[in-house]
Amino acid sequence: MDTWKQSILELITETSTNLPPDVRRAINDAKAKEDSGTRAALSLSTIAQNITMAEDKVSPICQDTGMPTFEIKTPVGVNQLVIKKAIHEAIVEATKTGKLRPNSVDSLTGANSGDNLGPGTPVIHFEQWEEDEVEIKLILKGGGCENKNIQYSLPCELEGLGKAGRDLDGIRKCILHSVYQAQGQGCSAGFIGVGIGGDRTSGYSLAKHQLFRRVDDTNPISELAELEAYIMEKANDLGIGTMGFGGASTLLGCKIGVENRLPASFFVSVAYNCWAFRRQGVRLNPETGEITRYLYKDEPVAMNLDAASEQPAAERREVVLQAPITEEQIRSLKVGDVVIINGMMHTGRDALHKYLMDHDCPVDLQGGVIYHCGPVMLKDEQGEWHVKAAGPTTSIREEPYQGDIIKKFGIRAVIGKGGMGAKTLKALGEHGAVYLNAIGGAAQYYADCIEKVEGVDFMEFGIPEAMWHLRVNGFAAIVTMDAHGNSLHADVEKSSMEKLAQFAEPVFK
Ligand SMILES: O=C(O)C[C@H](O)C(=O)O
Ligand code: SF4
Repeated sequence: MDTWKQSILELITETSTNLPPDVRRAINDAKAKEDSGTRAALSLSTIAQNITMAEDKVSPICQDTGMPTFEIKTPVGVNQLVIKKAIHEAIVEATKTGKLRPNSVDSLTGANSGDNLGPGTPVIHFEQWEEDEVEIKLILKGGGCENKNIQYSLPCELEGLGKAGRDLDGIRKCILHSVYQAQGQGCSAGFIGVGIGGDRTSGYSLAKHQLFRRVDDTNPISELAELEAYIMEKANDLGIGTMGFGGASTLLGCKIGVENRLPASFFVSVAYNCWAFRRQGVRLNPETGEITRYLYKDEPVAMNLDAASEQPAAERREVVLQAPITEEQIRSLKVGDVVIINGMMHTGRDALHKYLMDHDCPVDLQGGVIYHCGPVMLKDEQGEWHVKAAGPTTSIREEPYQGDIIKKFGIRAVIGKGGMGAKTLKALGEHGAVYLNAIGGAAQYYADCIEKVEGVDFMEFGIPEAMWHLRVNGFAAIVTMDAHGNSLHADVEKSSMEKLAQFAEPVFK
């Protein structure tokens, strides 16, 4: 294999499967802050376990391997076309071997290109520089946290915080609000990159670019260093916590950059990255394409797998359910219960939910379990499918459909992450169903519970959107919306809004 391709394939594999030390340290610190036995501590234990499993198996940390985005610097005279071709070839290879999920979808037809290539995919930015080596940085940022990016145009009025003006204090309010509005849906605890200024496009680029800074660096601009420290402290007071379950750690990093703006515009752009903060970089020999060193790999950091925090709290119930599940079993569940599922579950996300609204389902879903999940799958030589990564996707996208689908097909449990809204909550009560929150990003942890792929329908929707029929054993999730009208998500949203409102007074004059 061509050395350029080989090196880039190694970079992609490393990025997708092995979190860098600075990110690991931030997650370990978050875990140390949570009280043992809480939902947050339990989730962080699962996350830590998942990170370790991904590294050991050289498999994706999260099934959503994101939009591959490369930032490349080359000495004058280096042929950028050679690098671009090698990137394309390496992307195809990484997809074939299950290090990347096929993630490039035609926006008009919905067709998945199958190899992660297509108009606009991958994203590659080239720049020239004075140094002798080539530098390639890569970020794999998934769709769920990308959906939580937000751009503010100052001055504006912010829920809970009031007026945000064109000054440092207005910026402060926007950033706090951005963390609030993400709730747990971008797989908190997260990292944010903030861009102050620019135009709508360059502001977002600047924000995303901040994510290439090391988690533990210090901003060279003193006002921004101060603002970063302030945000880190106060955002964690919002109490949103890991996966939005409540807790002490909501934000793991905040990096702010600034650029000039037009007199008429004042944008604050925020790029939200989940805990599965997959970014890596390499330096390469410009003649041979060989990697000379890694950029985010100092001292290796082992995840804290301390099992103490996994002890269930005395008041927490653990309930084992065998699918198909009865209405009586479901109605006995309450928010906070841990449910262990055995038997069949069926994946379904955006394309399937839309389809099922006015079509029949190829399998019987009475008493069944729907899993909002777009897995990474590989077929072996015998034609059998194997799950390579299978964590939950953000459920709120199915809100327009879910209640109707539950009733139409007799579904008893919906598994996903980030919670759902009032319409689904009402349907859970009326029909007798629950919403179970799995730990977002824990794709190896859940893949391990899947004993067999029993079949698949709707392959025409592409691998992530197809309906996979999975036999599971010991699949653990937390009841966060029950059949009695309770929603942990609604509670956390309400309490975090009350906390946000405490930061309305000016801080930076
Ligand atoms: O597409 C996915 O598998 C998950 C997505 O990144 C999400 O967070 O919802
Ligand atoms: S599922 Fe969560 S961890 Fe994975 S890409 Fe989406 S937001 Fe990130």
